[in-house]
Amino acid sequence: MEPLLRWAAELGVSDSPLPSSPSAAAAPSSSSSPSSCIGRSLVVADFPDAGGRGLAAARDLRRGELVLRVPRAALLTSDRVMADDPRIAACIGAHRPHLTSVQILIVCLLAEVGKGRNSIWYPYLSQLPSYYTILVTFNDFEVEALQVGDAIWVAQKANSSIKSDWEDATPLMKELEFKPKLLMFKSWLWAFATVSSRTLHIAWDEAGCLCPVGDLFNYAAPDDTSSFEEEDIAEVERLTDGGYEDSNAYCLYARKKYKKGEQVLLGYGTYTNLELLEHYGFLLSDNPNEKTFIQLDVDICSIGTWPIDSLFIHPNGHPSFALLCVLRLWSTPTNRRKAVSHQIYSGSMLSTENEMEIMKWLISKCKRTLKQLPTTVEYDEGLLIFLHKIQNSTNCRTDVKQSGFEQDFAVFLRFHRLELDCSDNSRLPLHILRSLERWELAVQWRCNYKKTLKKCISYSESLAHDLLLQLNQQ
Ligand SMILES: C[S@@+](CC[C@H](N)C(=O)[O-])C[C@H]1O[C@@H](n2cnc3c(N)ncnc32)[C@H](O)[C@@H]1O
Repeated sequence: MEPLLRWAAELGVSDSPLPSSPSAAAAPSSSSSPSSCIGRSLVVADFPDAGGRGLAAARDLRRGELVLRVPRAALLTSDRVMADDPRIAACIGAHRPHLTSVQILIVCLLAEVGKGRNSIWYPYLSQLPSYYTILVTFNDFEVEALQVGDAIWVAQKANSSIKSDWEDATPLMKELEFKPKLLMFKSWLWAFATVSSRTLHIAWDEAGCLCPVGDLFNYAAPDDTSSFEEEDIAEVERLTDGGYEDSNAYCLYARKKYKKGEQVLLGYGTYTNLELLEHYGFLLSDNPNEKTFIQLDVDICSIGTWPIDSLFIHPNGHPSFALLCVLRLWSTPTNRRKAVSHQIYSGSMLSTENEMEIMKWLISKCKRTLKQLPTTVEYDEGLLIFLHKIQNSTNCRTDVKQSGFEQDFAVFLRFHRLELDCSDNSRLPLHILRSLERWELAVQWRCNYKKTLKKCISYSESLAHDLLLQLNQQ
């Protein structure tokens, strides 16, 4: 990590609260030579339960404070790679009409990787993760483990789209005389995952930019601003996490107060867990932006003007406003729909009977959906404990035997063409450990999905009960 931080300091990356020049960028204890670009506001630290490697506050930070400035010279963008290398620019220029900006950035990234130590980005590239867990890296077994049709479809669609992107870009990469290893789909997948999970937005390139050091911030779901204290709001200079500014630099800000040592987090956006998994390779057990979708018949979806992605269940089990409205309208006789539409659109309940019917429908829909899935929440929770344990196990065979998940594990090993006995008393091979990590993510996702449906059942049952009491009192 030190070579990266030194290299970045030389390029003017700085966490100094004061305006900086490349020569001023140094750790607090260092002499005049810039040994690190951070140390004043941020330090690199490990957060095993919240993203692994990340950035911690080096001192107490105020909300809205500038915590990192990355000048344009340090950003890895397609235009920068092409400006530095006319041969790459010429080849890409000829293929540009057939390629997306993301494909071009991937080719530029792989071209730099191919230069090895001769790449000016070498200190940055050598610190990038060697593997990722985004959805397109999931094999068939791991995709199946998602269990829910919609999620499986998202994974399969992402996979076929990345394959065709790679095929389309291969003639260009051959023209650039990439080494055979860099021409492989595996390399494309790695570069795609790097771009997907690490780029920051810039106005002049849809693919975004790779931002050395700035891409060490881990993610927290954007907060509800109402939770901030009033004096905080008064002293706010910035409400955003950051962006590319007129000063020709990417500037990143603290979006809340941080105590020294606390992890400083960015809000990448409001993502559901499936989207987080697709683009970033992780999910949050407590994601306020989670949306749980249930299969709705066409006659329900097509009623009214609500977009299909607004028809979901919140993490607390409550149906979304639009889903509730749609169900109220759908359960009203066709000849009465027009008459009640103003009530529907304002979000009012139509009648106790109508609301009861909706709750009963939700209960039965969620119960049927849960029944159709191959495993229960309780089973998944047990499997998660097992998967966690087995990844850290030094005695696999015994741990598998005692777990009650021998069968699941046998199917998993068979998929990988491994014998159960091969996992004797040593640790499992690396590719198996990585597959277990992705399997665990898939089980986590489906388990959260089922938990939300169960919450929806409880919520609807309790509401139906209250409505019945109301009816009886009338
Ligand atoms: C921009 S990078 C952040 C730095 C990264 N941890 C590293 O070591 O380079 C984004 C990646 O960090 C991980 N990550 C970020 N926030 C996370 C979180 N809250 N929980 C788990 N993983 C997270 C994911 O792997 C994600 O794709």
